[in-house]
Amino acid sequence: MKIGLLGYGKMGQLIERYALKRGHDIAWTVDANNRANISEMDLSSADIAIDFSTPDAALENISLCFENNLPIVVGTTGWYEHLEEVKATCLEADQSMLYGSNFSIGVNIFFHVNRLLAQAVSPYKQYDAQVEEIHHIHKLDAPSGTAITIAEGILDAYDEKDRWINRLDGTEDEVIPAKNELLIESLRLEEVPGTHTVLYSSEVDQIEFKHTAHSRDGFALGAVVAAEWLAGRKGFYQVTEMFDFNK
Ligand SMILES: NC(=O)C1=CN([C@@H]2O[C@H](COP(=O)(O)OP(=O)(O)OC[C@H]3O[C@@H](n4cnc5c(N)ncnc54)[C@H](OP(=O)(O)O)[C@@H]3O)[C@@H](O)[C@H]2O)C=CC1
Ligand SMILES: O=C(O)C1=N[C@H](C(=O)O)C[C@H](O)C1
Repeated sequence: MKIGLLGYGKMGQLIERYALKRGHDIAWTVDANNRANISEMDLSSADIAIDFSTPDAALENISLCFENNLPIVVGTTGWYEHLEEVKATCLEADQSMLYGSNFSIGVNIFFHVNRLLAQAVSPYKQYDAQVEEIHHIHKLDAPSGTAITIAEGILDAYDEKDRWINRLDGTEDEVIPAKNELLIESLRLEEVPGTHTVLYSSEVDQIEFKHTAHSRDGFALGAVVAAEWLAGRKGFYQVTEMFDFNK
């Protein structure tokens, strides 16, 4: 396939490496420097686009791909409040899009087991649930998209909780979750690629369920596999739909 890269930072450049390794070509790359000239570029030289840019840029890039009949895989996080409108536009315009907060196999297994664990623990009200995420200091969004997906899996198992709230370490605001809220604690530390932990704490013990990314390679390989999966499909998909254990 010929792949267009929207966002050519840490992830875009690693995705290029994995795409070439798997026999694909890179048709073009877009970053903040050449974004202004995008209308002069021949986007149709790509079969598919992969977006790892910024939350604002991702929304523009998605629209651009829909206008140009270009299927798009979106790994960028931080834009999910617009998810329903993006999905509606995609389906109305008969376009193809796959998005995911995390493309690594390990985290997708984690998402699956997280839901099972939450169902097992939720009847036992002595356990207080919490999500923690740690990422590098360059990250623009908090909480991480992955932490939001994890929180959604937990909230589905708790009748009495209906939303998450975020506490970003180092900020002044005191955030104390109400009974209907699930706390996501965010920490920004050096160059950490991404660590997510679910904690269930009682007076007598604590259950910890944790995923640690050692590098960004799993995300990058997963994004290329997602592009291969989306090619030839029409419609709006989440990365979770690629995995058999979710069927
Ligand atoms: N779903 C997943 O598995 C993963 C998701 N992510 C998400 O991917 C996103 C990118 O992460 P990362 O690569 O680490 O970030 P970087 O900051 O390293 O890269 C972002 C890139 O986007 C470019 N950019 C900025 N504005 C635009 C624009 N208008 N159009 C196109 N490109 C633009 C930047 O250009 P310039 O450098 O010139 O400013 C840069 O090349 C984040 O939202 C992150 O949360 C990250 C890892 C895994
Ligand atoms: O910004 C990052 O680096 C990452 N972002 C994604 C997220 O917000 O969950 C995925 C991964 O954890 C790395």
